[in-house]
Amino acid sequence: MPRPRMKIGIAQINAIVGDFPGNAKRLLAAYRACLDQGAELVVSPEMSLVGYPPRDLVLKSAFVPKCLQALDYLAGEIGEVPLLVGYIDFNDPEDRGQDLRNSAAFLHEGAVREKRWKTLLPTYDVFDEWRYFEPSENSEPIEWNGLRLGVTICEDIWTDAYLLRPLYDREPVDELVEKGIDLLLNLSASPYHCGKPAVRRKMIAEVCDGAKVPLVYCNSIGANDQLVFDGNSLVAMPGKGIVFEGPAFEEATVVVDLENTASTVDPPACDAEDLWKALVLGLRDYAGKTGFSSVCLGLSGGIDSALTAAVAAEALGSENVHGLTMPSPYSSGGSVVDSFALAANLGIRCDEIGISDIFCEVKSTMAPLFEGQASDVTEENMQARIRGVLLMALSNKFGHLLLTTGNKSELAVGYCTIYGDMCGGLAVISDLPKTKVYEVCRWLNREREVIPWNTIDKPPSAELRPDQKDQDTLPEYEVLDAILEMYVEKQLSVDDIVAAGHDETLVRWIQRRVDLNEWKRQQAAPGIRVTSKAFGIGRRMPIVQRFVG
Ligand SMILES: Nc1ncnc2c1ncn2[C@@H]1O[C@H](COP(=O)(O)OP(=O)(O)OC[C@H]2O[C@@H]([n+]3cccc(C(=O)O)c3)[C@H](O)[C@@H]2O)[C@@H](O)[C@H]1O
Ligand SMILES: Nc1ncnc2c1ncn2[C@@H]1O[C@H](COP(=O)(O)OP(=O)(O)OP(=O)(O)O)[C@@H](O)[C@H]1O
Ligand SMILES: NC(=O)CC[C@H](N)C(=O)O
Repeated sequence: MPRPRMKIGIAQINAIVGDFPGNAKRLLAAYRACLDQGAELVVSPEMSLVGYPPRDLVLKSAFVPKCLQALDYLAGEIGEVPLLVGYIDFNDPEDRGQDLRNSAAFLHEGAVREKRWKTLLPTYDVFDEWRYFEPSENSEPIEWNGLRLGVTICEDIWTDAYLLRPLYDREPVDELVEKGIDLLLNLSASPYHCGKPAVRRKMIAEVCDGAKVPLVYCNSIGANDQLVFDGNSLVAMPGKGIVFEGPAFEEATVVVDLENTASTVDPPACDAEDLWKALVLGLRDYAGKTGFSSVCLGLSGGIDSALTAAVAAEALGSENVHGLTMPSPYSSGGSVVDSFALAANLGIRCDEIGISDIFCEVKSTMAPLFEGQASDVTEENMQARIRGVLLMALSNKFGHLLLTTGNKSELAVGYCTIYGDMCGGLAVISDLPKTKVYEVCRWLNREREVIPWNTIDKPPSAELRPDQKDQDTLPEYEVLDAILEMYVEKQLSVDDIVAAGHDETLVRWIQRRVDLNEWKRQQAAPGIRVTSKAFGIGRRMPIVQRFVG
């Protein structure tokens, strides 16, 4: 088989779900930038014209017709250098099954020349493609310019070893290789989680070696709802491994000369910098794509609100972040001092509004009803809810998006107040375990103090009653996070976790708290997914259930 000697353009674009005219413009700009760099063929991500994942929008009667209209427009703009674009098409009405196909179109000289469908439809974790699409029945190479191109869409190249999913009975790559191809192309929308870029590199190098042809993998970038796409597009050559890696967490148009490539070095498995960039992109795109230019949040002097504020300042600019520090009778002096120190480090606005008077007022208003009752969690939650009222007032008055600051560890066990500190539109670090919160903050402080060291060093506390510490109620975060990783991310049973060396009483307590607090999480603001199993769309648990295992 002759080796393709060509320059391939990779259009790593940030599409917005359902914005057909905007996505067509983004594609054209990237296509032209690739032409300027000498590309002879340009590849874009899965559903690059649609934005991924469009979910039930695809069921609206006007959705796919509008997509096809945009595809025709785009085709009209394409010249002698072809563009591979991801879109959604109708299934043949004669065919049984779903009405739609997850598709790739080969646009060339003003027209849609070829169409291909996705074969392997991921339906697990955050993916739900069987709900909408009919899989391709066969994989045919596209012939162009004396070459046979094997066009695949995301999951089509994923092999069993890398996925927790049912085995598929067909492997499109094997089928294409059997039919004879010179080049394997993959249009992808592969969301980020900690460690995923390294997994993709390994798998793509293996698939390329197996297929014995170059593999060009173009991934999406940008965040849509809870998912962050990291880009990191790849090119692999048989026997050489990965020879090119696109930028992470930013749009890019790059041209790779398949004749002139060198192997690249593997990045670390999961580092704090990746997590930071994912959170920044997640917040920037959520705000930008929903029309917010500014955010507000409560600053407690603690580490969670500090990291959330730092992410916001990086994503939207310091001038667009407004913090409120709201001491109650139980707040430490440090809560105010550390909040102002953080605000100074980040260059964000911070105002102090004490809540002691309102708290007294609420308590005395309820006193006739609460007579004879001891003070308990009710009064703790009142403070969190008063803060929620004030923060939502700030949000309403100035049009800020209110950020909630809870981390994954506390959301897992329900250590947070519904309609209180859970108030808000986006939960920035809700998929970041507390131990990772510390890791990212230490990384942020590697050159200068961004997060006040006092915030990092003091014992975590909700400060809702005298001398309260998180560890009065919760185990040490190292232990809690280790157990949560096994229970939530790996979905192991209590017995398995105990067998791994953890205390049975503690494991049972955590399991019960996680299960009981499903109701709280289903009312929580959407979060930004950065682990392999986040609460939200990829973990659909019943609230009412009695399974213990
Ligand atoms: N299955 C279910 N479906 C629907 N509602 C359900 C429910 N189970 C309880 N509920 C309701 O939930 C209420 C209890 O929930 P909620 O009011 O949130 O309160 P709760 O979970 O009892 O207490 C919150 C805890 O979080 C701590 N906290 C608060 C704020 C911040 C932090 C921090 O460190 O960041 C920690 C606080 O110290 C306290 O220990 C009950 O009164 C009941 O009405
Ligand atoms: N004194 C306060 N002033 C302003 N906001 C507060 C205050 N106390 C709590 N909050 C808000 O409520 C959130 C929950 O805070 P809390 O201190 O109860 O728990 P935490 O999980 O330790 O968070 P943090 O590490 O940010 O303190 C904070 O992140 C902050 O947004
Ligand atoms: N869009 C897709 O097909 C994504 C599935 C793929 N396994 C991934 O996570 O990258």
